[in-house]
Amino acid sequence: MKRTLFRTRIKFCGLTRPGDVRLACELGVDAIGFVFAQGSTRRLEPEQARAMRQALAPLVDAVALFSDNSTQEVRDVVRHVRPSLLQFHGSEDDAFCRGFGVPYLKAIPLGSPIASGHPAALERLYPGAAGFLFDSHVAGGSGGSGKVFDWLRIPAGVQKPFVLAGGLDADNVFDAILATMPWGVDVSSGIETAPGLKDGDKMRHFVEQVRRADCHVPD
Ligand SMILES: O=C(O)c1ccccc1N[C@@H]1O[C@H](COP(=O)(O)O)[C@@H](O)[C@H]1O
Repeated sequence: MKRTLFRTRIKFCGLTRPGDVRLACELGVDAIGFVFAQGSTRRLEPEQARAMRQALAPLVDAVALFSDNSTQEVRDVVRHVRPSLLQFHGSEDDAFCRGFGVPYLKAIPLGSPIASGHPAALERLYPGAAGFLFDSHVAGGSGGSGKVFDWLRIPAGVQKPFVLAGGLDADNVFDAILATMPWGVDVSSGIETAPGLKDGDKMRHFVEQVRRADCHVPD
């Protein structure tokens, strides 16, 4: 999507403590992600996430992240947590992703050479997606690795909004935004001291760097 850089949306993902949620909201983050992918060190049970959701300030979205979870697992999360957006990282197809009556983002793995798909093909595969999330995992692999991918791999001319993810932190997010002009950025490892445990200073610095990019006027 060609656009003028104006305000890059920020999503913090993989939070596991209500205090981190409250601080993220105070910092002006747009969305908080709760992870339900099996095997993730940041995984929450629906009941835990429901409690975390109550720490969300108004006008901040709750995003539920899945990776090849069962239909029943997704339904349980939708019922308990009431997310405003779903994020799918596995091999889910469009019919599955839109089967829950909640808008969704489809994560696209750009971590392997085979991932360089044509944007039109991507949009044909996921006509129901609200947008895409480009991440550094390889097809069939998991996310949240803290690895950066080559931003030049992002398919040019994607019409839907896209979120940039994969190894972002306060040191690289400024360059990442200027290089890719994403609708939003998503970070997990880059604001942590350990998986699931967010760090206040890292969160604040990350937001500062996104705001700096948004204010940047090219020469
Ligand atoms: O965070 C996880 O544990 C996770 C598990 C399975 C799929 C995705 C996961 N996280 C998402 O991966 C990207 C990149 O994260 P990072 O910043 O590189 O750590 C992001 O969308 C996370 O939410």
